[in-house]
Amino acid sequence: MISAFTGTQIRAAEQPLLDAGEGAVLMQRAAYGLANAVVRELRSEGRRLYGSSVTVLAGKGNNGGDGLFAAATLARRGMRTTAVLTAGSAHPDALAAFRAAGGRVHVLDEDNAEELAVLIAGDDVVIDAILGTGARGGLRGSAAELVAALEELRPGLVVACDTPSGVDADTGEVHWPVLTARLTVAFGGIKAGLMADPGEGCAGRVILVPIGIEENLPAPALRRFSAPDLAAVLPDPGRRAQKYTRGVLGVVAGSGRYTGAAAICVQAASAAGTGMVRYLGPEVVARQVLARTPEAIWEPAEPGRVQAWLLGPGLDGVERLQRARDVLASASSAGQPAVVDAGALELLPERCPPNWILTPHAGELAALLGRGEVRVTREDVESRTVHFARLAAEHTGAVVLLKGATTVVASPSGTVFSQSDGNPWMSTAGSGDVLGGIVGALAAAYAESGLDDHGPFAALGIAPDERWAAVAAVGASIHGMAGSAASRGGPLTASGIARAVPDVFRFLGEYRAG
Ligand SMILES: NC(=O)C1=CN([C@@H]2O[C@H](COP(=O)(O)OP(=O)(O)OC[C@H]3O[C@@H](n4cnc5c(N)ncnc54)[C@H](OP(=O)(O)O)[C@@H]3O)[C@@H](O)[C@H]2O)[C@@H](O)CC1
Ligand SMILES: [K+]
Repeated sequence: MISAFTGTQIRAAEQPLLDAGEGAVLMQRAAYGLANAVVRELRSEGRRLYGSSVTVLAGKGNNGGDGLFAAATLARRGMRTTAVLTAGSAHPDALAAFRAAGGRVHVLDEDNAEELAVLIAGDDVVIDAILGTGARGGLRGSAAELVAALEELRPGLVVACDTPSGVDADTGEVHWPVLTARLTVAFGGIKAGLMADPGEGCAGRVILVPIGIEENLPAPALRRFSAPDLAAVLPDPGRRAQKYTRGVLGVVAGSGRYTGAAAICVQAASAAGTGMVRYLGPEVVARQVLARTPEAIWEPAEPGRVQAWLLGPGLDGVERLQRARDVLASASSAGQPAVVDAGALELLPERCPPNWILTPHAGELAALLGRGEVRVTREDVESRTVHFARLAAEHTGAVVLLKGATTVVASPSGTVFSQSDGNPWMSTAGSGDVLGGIVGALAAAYAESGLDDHGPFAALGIAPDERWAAVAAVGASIHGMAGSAASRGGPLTASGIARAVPDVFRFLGEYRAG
């Protein structure tokens, strides 16, 4: 699993080493890692180090110190180096080392921000070392002016030191302006704010440089499944499998007005390896569902046994909503997992069972929180995704999967997962219905096979009360990967995402085999 930590957690892990007088050593390791990352990045672009230019934007704290020491190393390796001191002063030893290595120094003041921005934009590399984990809020005054001007000028390779300045390391909240990085080099642990929107959008690729504090780190604030983790947990039918042991999903979706949503989510559930889908809905919709997925079973009356439910995509009309309400009530008393999306989110009881997975987008999450008297807008949710997903999980008692470029999943126990495997082409009609189908299929499979302490989630160190959130995160990741496979850099349709799902399973299966 990829782990991420809050700035506070990282600082606490550093403290014993600082107390032991190791602060300078930690900074040297960080700076060395940063310099090496810049070198690798330039070389990967086929560029020579010698004669290339780099400017470090250095704040007055240790983040600036890291940047200045790294730039000193780059100067010694033949790069033309400049430092812009954004706060007048800088880490004394680092600045001395930078000067000794031949670096040029400018001091940012009230009058020269525009001029310096133009100068810096011509450089091959810009290192953003203004603010790190010691930041309170975002850039201010001339530093904000400089960064805003530079962002407009689209500078060369921007490398963020530990975190892009202005991104809250704990939450991913962004205080604009921020210099969007192509690469962020994180020290000791990846900051949670680099794995949540909107912060992740400013960080580019994130790499981790160990500095020797890792043993002191507590349980991560946020985790992410990587491909090997997904391969390890994906349901494996096994030799004696039959359709009922693979998990049966009941789907309450679609209406006379929105027939496509039902067809797409059933198609996706089927593609994600569910043993069987039972569709509960009117005949007019069922015809479309079956035309696309003839393997599904239409249940006009009382349905046969299911292991999990998916409710909500395209749901509309008084009668349909009442049906969904009844199914939710029976799922609750039977202890069945339910994936609740779109129209069905309005039907939730005040407290949900912990094996229910809600899949709102930001607007739906704002509405959901509004029911609990938390007045927020869609924009508020988008600017503090982890915070509000967590709050909704706490209020409802269910797992909350907040859809977005980075999908955040919060469990009622407080654990957070985040996945970012998709691409912007996936913001298309029906994409959310595919996600519902995939998560529903996984919920049915895991409900049947169990999420006990002998299973693959436990082997990854995921605690019992975090496992349904983990299931949702796995679903989000498969959805993103299928979207990337379907897009390959171009437009896609929701049906195309669903069709690509088996390929993702195959890819991950090969991972497991090899
Ligand atoms: N600890 C360690 O041993 C190691 C730490 N490492 C590195 O140190 C970084 C943390 O360093 P840090 O604690 O010095 O804070 P940093 O992020 O540089 O803050 C800058 C200073 O600016 C100020 N300031 C705050 N907000 C502001 C704002 N909005 N606008 C303007 N100014 C603002 C505030 O000073 P104040 O205003 O409180 O006087 C603060 O002191 C960490 O990210 C990593 O890169 C690594 O080298 C490994 C070893
Ligand atoms: K920074």
